Amino acid sequence: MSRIPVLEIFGPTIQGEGAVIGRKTMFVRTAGCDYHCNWCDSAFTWDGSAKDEIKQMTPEKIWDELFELGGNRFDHVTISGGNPALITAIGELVSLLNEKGIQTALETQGSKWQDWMKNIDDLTLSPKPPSSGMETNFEILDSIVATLLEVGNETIKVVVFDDVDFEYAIKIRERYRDVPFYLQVGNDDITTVDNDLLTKKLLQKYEWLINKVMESPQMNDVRVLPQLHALVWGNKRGV
Ligand SMILES: C[S@@+](CC[C@H](N)C(=O)[O-])C[C@H]1O[C@@H](n2cnc3c(N)ncnc32)[C@H](O)[C@@H]1O
Ligand SMILES: Nc1nc2[nH]cc(C(=O)O)c2c(=O)[nH]1
Ligand code: SF4
Ligand SMILES: [Mg+2]
Repeated sequence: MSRIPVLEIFGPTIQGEGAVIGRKTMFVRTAGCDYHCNWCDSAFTWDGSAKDEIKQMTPEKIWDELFELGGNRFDHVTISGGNPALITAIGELVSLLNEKGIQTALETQGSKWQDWMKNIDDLTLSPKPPSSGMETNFEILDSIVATLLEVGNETIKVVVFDDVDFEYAIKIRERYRDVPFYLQVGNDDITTVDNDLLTKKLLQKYEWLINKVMESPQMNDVRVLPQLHALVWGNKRGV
């Protein structure tokens, strides 16, 4: 049986980001990433700090754990990471969830293709702006976007920390005109436990990003969002 490296299974909670923000969902977070973004809020998935917590799980075992946590109180599972698109065996998990009548979402940066991505209901592609320190491979991203446009399950979400990131977001918006587009506030304090201070800073950054969008003729048919879970629970893991 195929195994999937899993770091966290949690929920029910709300999807805090992007197109299905606010939707009740469970999370499965896989280990490993082909990127190492400067500001990654889930760096424990790839920096070795949580390597002892990684469990090699079969899709059935993941389902058992989801059911144990969520019982009949969920009908949607979000697969995030790390980069779940590194893992071929996720395809079997997606099929199993579909059989159980559960809807699925995927969070990925769009650097790798897997055929099972066609079977995801809500697929977020989140190409990384310059502040991340990563370089977008546009050949790969173009091909993923084109394939998923035929399926109709994708949205694009760009995290913005500064003016240079905003220019990158405009470039992405113009390159992929037909894909619903989301801008997300960057959290530049991913370690603080002072939630009041964090909320204040994130809302200020949100207002800054809103103003950038309001002033930009290239950013009309777009949505601007904060990370809702960060406003509610701060930097806490597993929510
Ligand atoms: C942790 S990543 C995992 C999935 C995949 N590797 C990706 O980046 O899309 C999930 C989402 O969180 C976003 N994210 C990560 N760190 C962030 C931060 N400090 N502030 C805002 N969003 C962040 C990513 O851009 C991505 O959209
Ligand atoms: N509530 C909640 N919403 C999220 N949306 C994307 C997340 C992620 O880490 O991929 C995330 C997360 O970790 N928690
Ligand atoms: S691609 Fe996603 S998981 Fe990987 S380092 Fe960047 S934000 Fe973190
Ligand atoms: Mg997160």
